[in-house]
Amino acid sequence: MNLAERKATERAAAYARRKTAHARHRAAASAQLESYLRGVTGQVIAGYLPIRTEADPLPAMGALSARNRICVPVVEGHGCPLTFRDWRPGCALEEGSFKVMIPVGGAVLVPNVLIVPLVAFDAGLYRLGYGGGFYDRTLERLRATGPVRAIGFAYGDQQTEALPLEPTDQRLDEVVTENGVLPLDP
Ligand SMILES: Nc1nc2c(c(=O)[nH]1)N(C=O)[C@@H](CNc1ccc(C(=O)N[C@@H](CCC(=O)O)C(=O)O)cc1)CN2
Ligand SMILES: Nc1ncnc2c1ncn2[C@@H]1O[C@H](COP(=O)(O)OP(=O)(O)OP(=O)(O)O)[C@@H](O)[C@H]1O
Repeated sequence: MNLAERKATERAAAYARRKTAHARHRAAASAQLESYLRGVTGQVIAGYLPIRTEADPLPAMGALSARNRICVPVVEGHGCPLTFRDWRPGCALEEGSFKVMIPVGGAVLVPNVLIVPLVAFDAGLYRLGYGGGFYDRTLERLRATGPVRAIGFAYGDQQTEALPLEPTDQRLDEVVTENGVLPLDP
């Protein structure tokens, strides 16, 4: 199996585990993220508007919006990094690429903290998404300009053995699940 096929195999298996976990642990995962980020102030934080069975960051985004700017990703095109639009609880939304909702006419922001959706992650804090390479390109670009904290958000069952890696895969700084945070506190 070549690398793309191995990634596709991992993606399919983790996607099925995510679906089961989402039905059981959705509220616990959302609460864990909210509590972990309580106390963060003055940052530009990228969340996301969840699709399918992604862990739901909306409770955390709502709480953080009192003391931070919050934004969500917009697909500009194939092979392009994501951009991010200003988001507030209850703001008007429209459908963007891949059926993901995006804010109507929100200002473009550059986040320094990102809550990153994923399909699979490993103990080395590498991730697999839907296969567009969007977050890889985005983190590469943001990290070239300054410090960025990329927080994967997932269910514990989305963890897998070491993922097949490519030079373009960007590592996460942390992963939050319903069970806690990786890497474990020293
Ligand atoms: N909630 C959320 N928003 C997000 C992302 C995300 O992963 N989750 N993105 C992160 O990049 C961007 C959207 N990217 C996406 C890329 C692919 C597919 C998708 O459904 N892919 C199909 C294959 C589609 C095709 O080949 O045409 C699939 O997985 O079946 C969805 C979103 C921006 N917003
Ligand atoms: N910075 C980059 N420059 C060029 N190609 C890239 C870059 N990042 C990723 N790619 C390519 O994009 C394709 C998809 O990458 P990958 O399978 O890692 O996506 P993913 O992590 O699942 O998706 P996403 O980041 O959108 O959630 C691969 O062919 C990869 O080589």
